[in-house]
Amino acid sequence: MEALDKDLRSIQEVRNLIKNAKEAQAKLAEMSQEQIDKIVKAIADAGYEHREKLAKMANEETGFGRWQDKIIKNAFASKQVYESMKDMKTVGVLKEDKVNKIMEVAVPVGVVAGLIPSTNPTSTVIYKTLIALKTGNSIVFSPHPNALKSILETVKVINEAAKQAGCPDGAIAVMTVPTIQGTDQLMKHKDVALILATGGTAMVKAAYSSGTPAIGVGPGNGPAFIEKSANIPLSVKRIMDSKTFDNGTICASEQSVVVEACSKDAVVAEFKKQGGYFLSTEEAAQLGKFIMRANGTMNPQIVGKSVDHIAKLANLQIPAGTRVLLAEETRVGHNVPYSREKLAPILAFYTEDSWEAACERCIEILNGEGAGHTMVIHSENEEIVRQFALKKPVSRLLVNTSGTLGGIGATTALVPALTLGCGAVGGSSTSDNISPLNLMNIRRVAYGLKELEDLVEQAPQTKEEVIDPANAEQLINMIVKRILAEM
Ligand SMILES: CC(=O)SCCNC(=O)CCNC(=O)[C@H](O)C(C)(C)COP(=O)(O)OP(=O)(O)OC[C@H]1O[C@@H](n2cnc3c(N)ncnc32)[C@H](O)[C@@H]1OP(=O)(O)O
Repeated sequence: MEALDKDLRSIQEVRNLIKNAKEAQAKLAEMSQEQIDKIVKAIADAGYEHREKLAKMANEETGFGRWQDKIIKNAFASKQVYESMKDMKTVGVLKEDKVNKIMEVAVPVGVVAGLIPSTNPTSTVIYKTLIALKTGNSIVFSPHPNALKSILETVKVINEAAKQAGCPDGAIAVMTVPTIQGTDQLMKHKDVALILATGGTAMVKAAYSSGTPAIGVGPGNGPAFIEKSANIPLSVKRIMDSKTFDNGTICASEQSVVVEACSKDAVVAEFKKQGGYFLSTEEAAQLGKFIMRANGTMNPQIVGKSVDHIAKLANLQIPAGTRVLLAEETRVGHNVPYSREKLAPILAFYTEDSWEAACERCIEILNGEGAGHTMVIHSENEEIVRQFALKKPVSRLLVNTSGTLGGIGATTALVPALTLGCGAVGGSSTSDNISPLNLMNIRRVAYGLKELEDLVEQAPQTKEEVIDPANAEQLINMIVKRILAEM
């Protein structure tokens, strides 16, 4: 009875939020680029100003990650995302081609539904608000229930700043009673134009099957291949930094390491030197039981947890100073937990005979889980990088950088984003790092350049000109006739 009451309240709340968001969006659609940019800047500034408080709240509430890294994520989601879009034209006429007589006009999509994960709650709210508002859309958030408080606080902080900068009431809204039924209502509502879904696989699937256009992010599971020409100490450092950043909660983070047999010893030694601990077969089996839940999904008990916490959970004795746990693996599959996505400082370690075999292994891992997402290669051999780029089922092939920070565009020139499209192979409508450009439609105003007669003129004019291409004599006669006519 209580649950039913909660569902009803949630559904009622969502309907009101959407109604207000729709009205607010109509006002946003009337605003100039300057007015919109002023609101967007205020949101970015507020997110940046409150980055530490929000990072601590998210960490405390969810138990995921490290607040120190969440500060960096909030700074990235506000400052770096803002910088990437601040000069972007997103209102009114975008382009005018006087020669071809075509003009492009920005059209906001309308009300956006934003699903927020528990792994990156505050940063994802700041980021999604920025990209939605920049294109004159309003946004209604469905928070992951386990990160509700920090999501509500983030919305409050940015909403206040946005309103002071002229943002209409209701343009940035959040469900305070998140239930599955309420979220379902949000996703299926006729006045919601688009869903931006980041979160667990089930939620993303629900978004895709709602009937509303959706941009979702499938699971990551990116391998990192250390090719033999790579700078091994630097490659290992980048992987360690990436895998320990916020205790591995970002979906572009590395999930396995692949090496060639000839460089295995050097790579293993370097991992050990930098705080990697290789689990024995028994230890790996012991920890393996905690990686997935009985239903085959990632176990929140290990997600975003420190190595010490995970070792205690699995009753493992590990050396002090350990930063990442590694398990040697030779198999890939749904029932092989180390070959799956583990948003925690745990890595699978594969050894292959050649770079070609490593290439095939990476494809196998990605086809098992994470197709369309991201992978990393460390190599100084341009030719091998090119071969990798041609073959891998990923939307981002990162080279000589960290998966986590490279994938989101913090250490690469990719578009700064916390929602990473996985392309058709990953069930997503786009392979982009999602930016304002994915949240607006373009109305093309096209002037007529030709009349029907102009089209007819291009067709063969006389009967004798319709020739059989195989008939060389006929072709030569026709060309001679034309030349004589022109003399
Ligand atoms: C760029 C990036 O890095 S984005 C990274 C985003 N990726 C992820 O978040 C990884 C995928 N996430 C997950 O696998 C999981 O969320 C975990 C493992 C992190 C956490 O697991 P859990 O705490 O059990 O949360 P889970 O997502 O499964 O949801 C718990 C419950 O909340 C519900 N829920 C989740 N989101 C919402 C929502 N927006 N509204 C309403 N209910 C929700 C779920 O349906 C589930 O309900 P149930 O218990 O009745 O089945």
